[in-house]
Amino acid sequence: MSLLRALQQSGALRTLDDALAQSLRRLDPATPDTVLAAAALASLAVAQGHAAFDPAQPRQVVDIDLPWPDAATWLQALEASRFVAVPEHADTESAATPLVLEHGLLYLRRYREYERRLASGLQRIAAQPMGSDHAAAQSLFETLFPDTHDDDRQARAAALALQRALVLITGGPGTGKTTAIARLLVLRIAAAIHAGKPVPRIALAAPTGRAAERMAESVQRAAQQMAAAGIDADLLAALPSGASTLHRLLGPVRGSPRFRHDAGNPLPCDIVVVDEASMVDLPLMCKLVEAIAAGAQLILLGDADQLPSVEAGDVLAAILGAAGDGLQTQDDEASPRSLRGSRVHLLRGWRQSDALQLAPLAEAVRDGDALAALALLRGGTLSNVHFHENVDDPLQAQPALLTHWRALASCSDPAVALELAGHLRLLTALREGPQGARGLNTRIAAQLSGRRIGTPPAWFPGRLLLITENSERHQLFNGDVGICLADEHGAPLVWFAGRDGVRAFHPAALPAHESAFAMTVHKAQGSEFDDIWLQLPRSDSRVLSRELLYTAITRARNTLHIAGSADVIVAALSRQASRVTGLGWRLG
Ligand SMILES: Nc1ncnc2c1ncn2[C@@H]1O[C@H](COP(=O)(O)OP(=O)(O)OP(=O)(O)O)[C@@H](O)[C@H]1O
Repeated sequence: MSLLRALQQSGALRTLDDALAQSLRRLDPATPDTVLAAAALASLAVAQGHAAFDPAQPRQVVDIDLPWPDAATWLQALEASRFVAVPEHADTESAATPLVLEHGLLYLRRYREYERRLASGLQRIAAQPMGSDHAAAQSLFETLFPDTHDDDRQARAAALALQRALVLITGGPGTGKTTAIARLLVLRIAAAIHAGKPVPRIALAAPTGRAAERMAESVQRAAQQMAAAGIDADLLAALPSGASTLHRLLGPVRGSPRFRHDAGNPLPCDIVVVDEASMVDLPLMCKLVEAIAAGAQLILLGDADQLPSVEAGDVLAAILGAAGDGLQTQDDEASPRSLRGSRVHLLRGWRQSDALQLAPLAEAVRDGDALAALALLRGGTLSNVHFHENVDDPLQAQPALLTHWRALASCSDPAVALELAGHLRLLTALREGPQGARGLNTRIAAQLSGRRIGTPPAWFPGRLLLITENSERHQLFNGDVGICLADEHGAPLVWFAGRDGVRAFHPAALPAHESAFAMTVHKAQGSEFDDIWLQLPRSDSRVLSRELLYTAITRARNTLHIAGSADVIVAALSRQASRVTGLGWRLG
């Protein structure tokens, strides 16, 4: 049987993937089957978060036994195809083929272009010289970072930001990334003022609305701490007071994947700081980097151990790969376009809360050490970490969940209700299935509203919902969580937090949304909650990985419950959410 036919029969391909193969066959009926199959797989690979398809590892995309061709023969067939450009053979580079074969990877042309443009954009920024105004800010540097002699990595990050236009600051939760940013921005502001230059225009941004809010709150908190430490109020006043989503920063153009700001119309900013960079996908990172003005600085913050972006990418991991481990001081030998030495990795946890003792578990999960993770979970010695072994129904096992949600309905103040709602979240690895977010939400909604399962979701008071698309018109964005409450006439209104207080919407006027009592870990990325109940599926799934578990448990601020079997935890920790990307070699 042909490979394409086998793929079709396996049910692995989406209609779109098959349509690409069929259109190539229509254009040239003599196209070899393996080329058609590879085209479909290149399309499917992007949907799975890869930038390209690797013919040497087809099972990364479709993990079943099929008559996979051997990689060398497959690559030869691809190289010979009129639909595949091979940039190494310069003569085919200019042809507008739908596919590009480069460095052993088969790309949809658009994604290869995103990757190429992103690499060259990052190198452009990395090569930019920075002004030398900072000597004047030396005494302020010493005030802000008194511990430089103790290998203070926050100080090292700030020093790097005075020297380099591209800066990467990584670290786990609470390692002081945002605090370091606030301080280094104050340094850059002071340096500009000392040099008689205009105060730098600074933009703070993150991939989701919630992550942007958290970033702005953290920067404000750091500013208050600096004020208390006697830092000049004028310097602190120049810090940005808010943060926006990356989409809003770049300026969406209705009905187009393009943004108002691009290489031809760059962002009017001297410094752009992006938090939660691990969530930024390849197309968005490419567009962001191209929109950074000549001479401007780009600072990326993130936790490299979290899940990569849902869309094509694993961009942060590839950039960090090119930048080095961030543990050494910078390498002066590197070429100016190199990213080497542009990263500082923060290690020390600064969060005060003694309530939740997460660090040893997070470390075991990050390292994929299932034995250690299980010993910690079963030992029950980590404070506020609870393991519910073999529990697969959170609603039965933890009645406090329903009690919490029930209480929301009687809140009369929407701001209080939203605040309370943010205290607890049920996280799932999967969307579908008995332990999936969708089914759990249906059951929770039925229990809270008293309606039978199967009836459409009712607008009952206390219903939590999650926006699943970006809507400029509503100023509601993917990931925003709202709560339904009754107005004075008993009619439902859905409330969302906004920059200037809460905002109400009629339920019928909302953009795409779903219930949000339970939420997948992917959707919760960028948010934090006081209490987390992480419900794992009863059996293993390809979606489970150490990055997923790490992201899930690090969403908790005070209490963490993990429910599932040891087998599923062991299987999850043996898997890494690796993505096929060529960005690493492009960045050298
Ligand atoms: N150098 C420091 N000295 C004292 N406290 C600090 C220092 N750096 C950070 N903190 C405190 O540690 C806490 C976490 O810091 P911060 O929010 O900057 O971390 P983060 O890495 O940005 O966290 P997250 O990953 O959750 O965004 C804050 O309460 C902050 O005030």
